[in-house]
Amino acid sequence: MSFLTVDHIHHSYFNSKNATQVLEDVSFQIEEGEFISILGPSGCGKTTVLSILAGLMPPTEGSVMIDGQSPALQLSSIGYMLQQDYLFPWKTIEENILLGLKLMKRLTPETKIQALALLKDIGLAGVEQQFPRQLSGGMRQRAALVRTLAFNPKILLLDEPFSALDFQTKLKLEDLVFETLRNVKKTAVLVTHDIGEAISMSDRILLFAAKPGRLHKIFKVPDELRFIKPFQVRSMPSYSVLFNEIWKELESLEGL
Ligand SMILES: Nc1ncnc2c1ncn2[C@@H]1O[C@H](COP(=O)(O)OP(=O)(O)OP(=O)(O)O)[C@@H](O)[C@H]1O
Repeated sequence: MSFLTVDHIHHSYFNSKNATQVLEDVSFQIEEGEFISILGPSGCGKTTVLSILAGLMPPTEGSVMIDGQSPALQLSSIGYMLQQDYLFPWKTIEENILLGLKLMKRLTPETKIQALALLKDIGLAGVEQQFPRQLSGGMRQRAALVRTLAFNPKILLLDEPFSALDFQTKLKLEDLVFETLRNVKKTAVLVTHDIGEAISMSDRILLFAAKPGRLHKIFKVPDELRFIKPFQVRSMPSYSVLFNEIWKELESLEGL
């Protein structure tokens, strides 16, 4: 059995008058330690899939199992990171990154040392006593990542975490996040609009189509791209080949 199984899920949003079907018969599996990206046109249901994986809402039909359990029963084992960092402005970076541990009653001298070591590994040593407003956008996103990883989630769900950053910061952060997740051997699912980001960070890419949202095609990233830093991946010949393949597929879906 796979680490994560999405089994024939359908999803509709309901209001008082009607139902809108957003996902139709989506199934896929993810193995432990895999990095998966979800790409697709706007409105194809990427964020909806991630919210269902996070256990924030059940699918209308079908089921999701993570490590043998429904996500709703293990919310504290699932890390969720969004475009906005959601750090509390009135708390220091140290207080922010320890908050999750505190709320889950898992703050011990040992987990505190681990969280502060992670902050150092991600290049943020020295900012512990600063407030979020004193940090750049890229630094805040790094702090948000540390806060998410600090409680050692089984899986990390990333919803366009780099899209609000300038291009250079984004490239640097892709490298850092890639290295950090590889070191801690974390399973991750990334939602992105950026084909380059998906190829350079992932083991596999799930391409979704819209109206209704469905899984259109799965691309396997060639092995020679999987174990080098995302920035380096972008200059490899097989990167361009896969980029063009995905681009053409997206064009056909969006009718551009
Ligand atoms: N809470 C909601 N109630 C009703 N409709 C919703 C709700 N959330 C999303 N939708 C609709 O569901 C569809 C899929 O939305 P979703 O945000 O999952 O797509 P997405 O692929 O992540 O989009 P984008 O790339 O633009 O962020 C869209 O048509 C959206 O308008």
